[in-house]
Parts: sequence; structure tokens; C-alpha cells
Amino acid sequence: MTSTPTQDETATDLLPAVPADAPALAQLEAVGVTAWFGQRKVLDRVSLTMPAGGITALIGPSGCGKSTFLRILNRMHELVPSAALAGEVLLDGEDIYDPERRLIDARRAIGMVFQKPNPFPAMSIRENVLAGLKLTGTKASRSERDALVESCLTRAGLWTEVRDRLDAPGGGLSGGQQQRLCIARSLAVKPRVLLMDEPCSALDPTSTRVIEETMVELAREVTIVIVTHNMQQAARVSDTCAFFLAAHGTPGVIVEHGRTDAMFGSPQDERTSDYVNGRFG
Ligand SMILES: Nc1ncnc2c1ncn2[C@@H]1O[C@H](COP(=O)(O)OP(=O)(O)OP(=O)(O)O)[C@@H](O)[C@H]1O
Repeated sequence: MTSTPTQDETATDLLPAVPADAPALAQLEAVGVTAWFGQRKVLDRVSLTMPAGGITALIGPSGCGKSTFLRILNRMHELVPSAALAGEVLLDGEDIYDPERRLIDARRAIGMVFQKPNPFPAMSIRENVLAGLKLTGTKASRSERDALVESCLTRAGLWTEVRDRLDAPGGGLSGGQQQRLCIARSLAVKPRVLLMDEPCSALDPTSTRVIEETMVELAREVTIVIVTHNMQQAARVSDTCAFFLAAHGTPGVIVEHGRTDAMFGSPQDERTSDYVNGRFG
């Protein structure tokens, strides 16, 4: 006798499996983060907990410091020569800026997907997924690499579209596919957190929706922090939200943060209400 799966069983079966060796979900916490470019302070004592296995959206008008804050979360801020920083960023309680810790460990644990899809255009789709392994010096056999390529492309929602052309150049994919390839590349080094800086702003609505679905599925295995200007996107995908503001040339601060449904449904601060309802920004 065959049994008909329930709707829930069917939905779960359709989701790509979380790999058995996936690292445990991690919480990211910024504590009193202040940032400067030269003499100019652009963030002032920003503290925020980004819960494990959740999607946190950073919202706010242009120039309030969202991207700077995101780049601080994986030590990219320090790549700018004039940049300085105070405060702590804790990954499961350990400061990623601790001088004892290696920069590469922070970048591997906390991956980044950028606004503009940036696959290596001449490299094949397969090589793009595996590129991070080379950078981090990770050794893997041919069969392990094949399994990793399939697993990462599946979890990034791209496998069925590219399985027959893994040796074609990554640059030949559509913009939305390239962005999912970049997500697959980030996943290959088994990050614990994925930072996404306006990952859909260069994409059409259909590709945007696919990336959003991918994000929601990935949150089962990796903590996600996303910068977005799209309030509907923040409301659709995120569990928690932080509203940044830099009023009249002052450094950026978090005006309000909390559960996304509360931030959109019953914001405590009038400025949050004005922003999420499109009255400025
Ligand atoms: N490399 C840099 N050198 C000097 N100043 C910078 C640099 N990057 C950003 N800034 C300044 O820091 C402030 C915060 O910029 P940031 O890009 O973090 O804001 P944002 O909220 O992400 O803006 P947007 O939504 O437009 O991307 C801005 O005043 C910006 O001009």
C-alpha cells in the first residue's frame, strides 16, 4: 500500500538537505561598534544581535552606514586605508578582531555576497564554486569536489539549471544565475554567517524572488544578514530588522531594532514608522 505524503512532508522533501557536516548555527553580535573614515565618524556605538539561523535585515536611507556596518562584520572595513574601528564583533561569543585570530578564519566563517554578481567570468561554473577552496588551501578529492559542487549549487537553487553545463564559463549565466553562483561559491567554504549587500538590486523581479526563496531556505543552515533598500523584501524575508539613520551629517546609529513584523506593524519610533511607510529615504 502506498501512502500519500501530507502537504508538510512534500514541502520538506522538496527542500535541499542541510549537509550532515554543516557547522552549527552561529549568532553574530556587534557591541558598541564605532567606525571612521579618516577623521569622519560614520557609525556611533552600534550594538546589534543577529540571531543564529535567522535573517536580519539592515534598513535605512542612503549613507547611514549600513554597508560599512556589514563590512565590519567580516573585517572588510579594514581594507580601506583611512578606515578605523572601535568595538567588538562576536561570533558565538568570540571576537573576530581578537589579534590572536587569523583574518582568513573570520572571512571564511563570515562570507559576503555583493550587490553586483561577481563570478570569475572566464572560470567554469564548477571552478567558480570551488574557487574558495583554493583561496583557503582546503584539500579535497575529485569525488569530494563533485559532491560539493552539486550540494552548493543545489542549496543555492541553481543545480537543475546548470547541471548539464558545469564546464561552461560562469560569465555566460544570466544576472540572477550569476548571483546564485556567487551564493554557491560562498557556501563551499562552509560559512557560519552569510552577509548580503543589496544582493537583488541589480536583478529583475523574477530573479529577485528566486534569490529570496534561496535565502529563506539557507537560513536553516547559516545565519544571514542582508542590507536592502526594498522594504517589501525586508518584510518578506527577514525575521529581525534594524533601522539605521544618520541625521544631518551625524554618524549612523540604530534607531530601532526588533522583530520584523513588529518593526513594520507597530514601530515604536516615529522615524521608523515614517521610513518603513515610505515617507522619507
Ligand atoms: N571608502 C570610503 N571612504 C570614505 N568615506 C566612505 C567610504 N565608504 C563609505 N563612506 C562614507 O561613509 C558613510 C556611510 O556609507 P555606507 O556606504 O556605509 O552607507 P549606506 O547606508 O550603506 O549607503 P547606501 O544605502 O547608499 O549604500 C557615507 O557618508 C559614505 O560617504
